[in-house]
Amino acid sequence: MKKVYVAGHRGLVGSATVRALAALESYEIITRTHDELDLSDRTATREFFMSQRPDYVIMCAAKVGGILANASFPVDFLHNNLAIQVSVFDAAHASGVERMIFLGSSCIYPRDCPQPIREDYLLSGPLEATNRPYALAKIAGVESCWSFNRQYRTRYLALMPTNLYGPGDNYHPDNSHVLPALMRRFHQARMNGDSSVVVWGSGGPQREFMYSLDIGDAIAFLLGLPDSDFGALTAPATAPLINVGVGEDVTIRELAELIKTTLSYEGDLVFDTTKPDGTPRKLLDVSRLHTLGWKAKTSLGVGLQATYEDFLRHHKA
Ligand SMILES: NC(=O)C1=CN([C@@H]2O[C@H](COP(=O)(O)OP(=O)(O)OC[C@H]3O[C@@H](n4cnc5c(N)ncnc54)[C@H](OP(=O)(O)O)[C@@H]3O)[C@@H](O)[C@H]2O)C=CC1
Ligand SMILES: C[C@H]1O[C@H](OP(=O)(O)OP(=O)(O)OC[C@H]2O[C@@H](n3cnc4c(=O)[nH]c(N)nc43)[C@H](O)[C@@H]2O)[C@@H](O)[C@@H](O)C1=O
Repeated sequence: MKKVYVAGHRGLVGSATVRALAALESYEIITRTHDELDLSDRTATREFFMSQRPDYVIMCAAKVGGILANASFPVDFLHNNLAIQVSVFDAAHASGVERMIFLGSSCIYPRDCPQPIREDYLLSGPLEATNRPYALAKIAGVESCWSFNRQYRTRYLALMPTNLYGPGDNYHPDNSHVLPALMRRFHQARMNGDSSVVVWGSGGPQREFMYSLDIGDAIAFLLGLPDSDFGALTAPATAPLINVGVGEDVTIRELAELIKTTLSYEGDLVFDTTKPDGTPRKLLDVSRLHTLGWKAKTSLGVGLQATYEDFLRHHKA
């Protein structure tokens, strides 16, 4: 039985990954909370890896946030992520980890990429300003996977997921991503009987949303690939990069309308154009993943309903 360390197991992606792997009953899963192990502490991280000797690592621990958090705390998004990554890559290599899956993000691609975005568009143009520090840290993570694979023949794979949402998301009013932020705002407006809800930006940007349990499933699928397939994805000759998305997107206005309907809210939308729009569009080309045999299962409508039910269980008004 392979021993898998899921870093960041209490987060949106980490919790979905543990759920997907546990259901398979073929892995021994190990976890540590942030309090138990600060992954930016290089010595402590190395000691943990050397004592636990995981076979596989899923790297879901990161400093994560929405457009405003990224713009407000650029040092945290750059330095925390770089520090965590250096520790984990160093410790994984030192302890002989067989396979690692590193989580990047679709924001690593140039701001004005052709759509849908293929893996080989990486570094083909300038980045979006609101999340450049975070994107650069994540690009360094991709480069770390590739460099270790070239220099040490490791098998480190970098996943580039689209925007994610689901049970246990961060619902902070300012620092979260758009979907949980709007879910909370529409919920509060309905509870308070407010006549309108503020949506940041113009409503025009397009985003692709994937349900977190689907990304957990995709990670379990990729981790379970036979050696020959996982080895091909991480072969030193090419960047070990794979997009994970659903293949279709919506405008922020359409998303807001969908949340409004899901929550049975009857007021108006008001667009606050003093807030940034960010990247105009970032639809991922997921043909590589489809060719391997994996597709997302959950529609946005179904995922929104399930997420709202989870929100109601955990956030009593
Ligand atoms: N959410 C999204 O829309 C997307 C996410 N991703 C990527 O997926 C990955 C997971 O994101 P997501 O699950 O949403 O993020 P979350 O913020 O939900 O989870 C991140 C987890 O990492 C932990 N963590 C952060 N810093 C440290 C540290 N120094 N030491 C130990 N643990 C730490 C956090 O613990 P604590 O809270 O206690 O600090 C938290 O449990 C990230 O790499 C992110 O970039 C990619 C695309 C989209
Ligand atoms: C996952 C991804 O997440 C971030 O990028 P982003 O996709 O731009 O993320 P976002 O979810 O915060 O915003 C999406 C769109 O939605 C609009 N919007 C409307 N109303 C609210 C609102 O209330 N909150 C937020 N956050 N956005 C809102 C907002 O103005 C923007 O046009 C990255 O920094 C990067 O780190 C990253 O990888």
